Formats: sequence, structure tokens, C-alpha cells
Amino acid sequence: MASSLTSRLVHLNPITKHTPTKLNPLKNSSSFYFSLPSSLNSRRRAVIMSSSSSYDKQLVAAKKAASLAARLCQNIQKGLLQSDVQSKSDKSPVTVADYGSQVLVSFVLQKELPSQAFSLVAEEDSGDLRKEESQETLQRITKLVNDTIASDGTYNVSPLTEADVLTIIDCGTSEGGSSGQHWVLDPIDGTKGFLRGDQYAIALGLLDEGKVVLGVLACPNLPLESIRTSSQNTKAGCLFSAQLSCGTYMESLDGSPPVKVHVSDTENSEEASFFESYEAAHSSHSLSGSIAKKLGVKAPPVRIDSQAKYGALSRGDGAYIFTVSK
Ligand SMILES: Nc1ncnc2c1ncn2[C@@H]1O[C@H](COP(=O)(O)O)[C@@H](OP(=O)(O)O)[C@H]1O
Ligand SMILES: [Mg+2]
Repeated sequence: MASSLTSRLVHLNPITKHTPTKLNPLKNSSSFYFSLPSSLNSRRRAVIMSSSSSYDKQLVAAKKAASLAARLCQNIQKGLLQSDVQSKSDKSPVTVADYGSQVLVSFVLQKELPSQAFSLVAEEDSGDLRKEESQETLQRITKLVNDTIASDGTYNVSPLTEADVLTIIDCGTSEGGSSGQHWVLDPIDGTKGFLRGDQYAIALGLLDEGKVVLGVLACPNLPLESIRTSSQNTKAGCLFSAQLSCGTYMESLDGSPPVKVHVSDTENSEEASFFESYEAAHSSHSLSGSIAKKLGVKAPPVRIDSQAKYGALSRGDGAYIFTVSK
């Protein structure tokens, strides 16, 4: 599930179109663009713009949901316990933060959009947490989620019970589909990066009639300035958001005003740099090195866990992402 969900979420990364160049094959993939082609006449442009504005409420809710989930993840990462980490049947790690993030996103979306039918396709389910031996883990998730909701103060609700938490996790078991609206969530993309204290992301998208119409990406450890020039002292915590045909915006997770971002417009691959997975088991480093060489890229690879690399790409920190299946 993790891999297939991740591969779908890759296409949820709405990157603002700037000037596509022959040098950047990724930028020519339609799934990376939400902006309107300039060839569209202004009447058609107006029609698309007005239809996209109907997702404003969902965008506000998605940003709130991802921000609150990021807050929970940041708090857990500061004091991660050995017992917070478990192994899934596919041997990939899952943590109390993955579950807690899914609970918060599901909870906030339903609170913020009460009048809408709710469908969520999410990575985690409650199966393992319902086992006898997971009782303490479930208690810890419930406490962490309740503490986060209380610290935010927006929702005047009684604390969630453990049964509530299990039910809310399983709100993410929708099958999705090509009709209606469906949220798609990876509550922590890059769990291995999260465990290492490196990059990870909360990745949330909305599909309407089978099309991606908005996406948000919370990257709690991504510096607010380019990762190629930032230092350890640079403030971190970015929230990227995009709505169909409205471009991509970035703000800090602690609430700075959003600024519009653009992908790199470099025409010279000798000056370009590329991102790839940190984990060599996820993407072939040797093959991407060969591709980079053929393209004339001189800079060494920038290895980042998770879709945080798509956030970095969307603001032009680098020009390419290479994901090469092994
Ligand atoms: N062998 C593999 N090939 C491709 N992707 C893999 C993989 N093993 C794990 N992944 C996925 O890669 C995601 C992380 O991406 P990246 O390598 O860019 O950091 C993980 O998402 P989760 O952390 O949500 O499980 C995981 O599902
Ligand atoms: Mg995940």
C-alpha cells in the first residue's frame, strides 16, 4: 500500500509552471502543472479560474489539517521513544506519528467541511493497533492527538477516546474512484527520514471527478530558504499549497503570509542540480548519476527523503527530480 500510495501521491505535487525547457523533462509532464497554458484564450482562462475558486474552502481546510498534523509530528520527533516505532507487514516502519497525523488530518477535514460527503484514501489502517499488544501505543497516540487538538484551541470538543481514534483512522479506508471528491493522504511520507531526524512530509491532495484539484505538502524540517544555500541556523518548517490553475504558494508552518513560488528556469544543465531519494533502496542512485551525467549536470545529487523534494523543486532549489525504480 505504501509504495502504491506514494506513487499516486507523486502525481499530487502541483508545481507552478514557469518556463518549461527542453532540459527539464520532468517539467514537461502534465501531472506536474496546475497553471494554465498561455495558449488558452482569456475567456477559457476565466472559466477555469472561476471553477477552481470553488475549492477555496477545501484548500483552507487542507492547510489547517496538514499544519496541525505537522505540529504533532514535530512534537513526537523531539522525544521519540523506541516503543513509538513498529514494523508493518511489508517491513516498512510505522510510528505513532504516522497514525496520529492520519487521525488529525481526518478529524480536521471533517470538522472544517461538515456539510460535505467525506471520502479519504489514506495509507494507515487500525488493524495492528487493535491487537492486545498495541494497547499502550494506542493510548499514547490518543494522548498525543488530544494534546495537539487542545494546544490548537480551535475545536471545542471532548477528548477523543481510544475507540474514536481507531474509528477516525479507518475513515481513511475509502477506495476512492473516478467520480465525486476524494482526499488522498500520506500522513508521513518518508517515515525513514522522520526516524533519522531528516526530511519528511505530510502529503494531502484532493481529487474531483478523477482529477487532482488541490494539494498541500507540509515539510516540518525543510528550511525556509533554498536547501542548497541554507545553514543549520536557517529556520525550518514549510507549507506548500496549490489549487488548480492558481499556482503554488509557500508559507512557514508558523504562519507567515504565503508567497508564490516558481520552478527553476535555468536553461543550462551544467548549472542545474537534481534531487533523488535519500534511501538507495527506493531509487537507483547509480542510474540517476548516469542520467545526470548524460544531461551534463555537474552538481552532486541532493538526497532528500519524501516529497519534501517536490516542495524544494517547486521553489527552484533544484531543477530535476530523478526517481528510478529498482
Ligand atoms: N523499494 C521501494 N521503492 C520505492 N519506494 C519505496 C520503496 N520502499 C519504500 N518506498 C516508499 O518511498 C517513500 C519515501 O520516499 P523517498 O524514497 O522519496 O523518501 C516511502 O513512503 P512512506 O514513508 O510513506 O512509507 C515508501 O513507501
Ligand atoms: Mg507514509
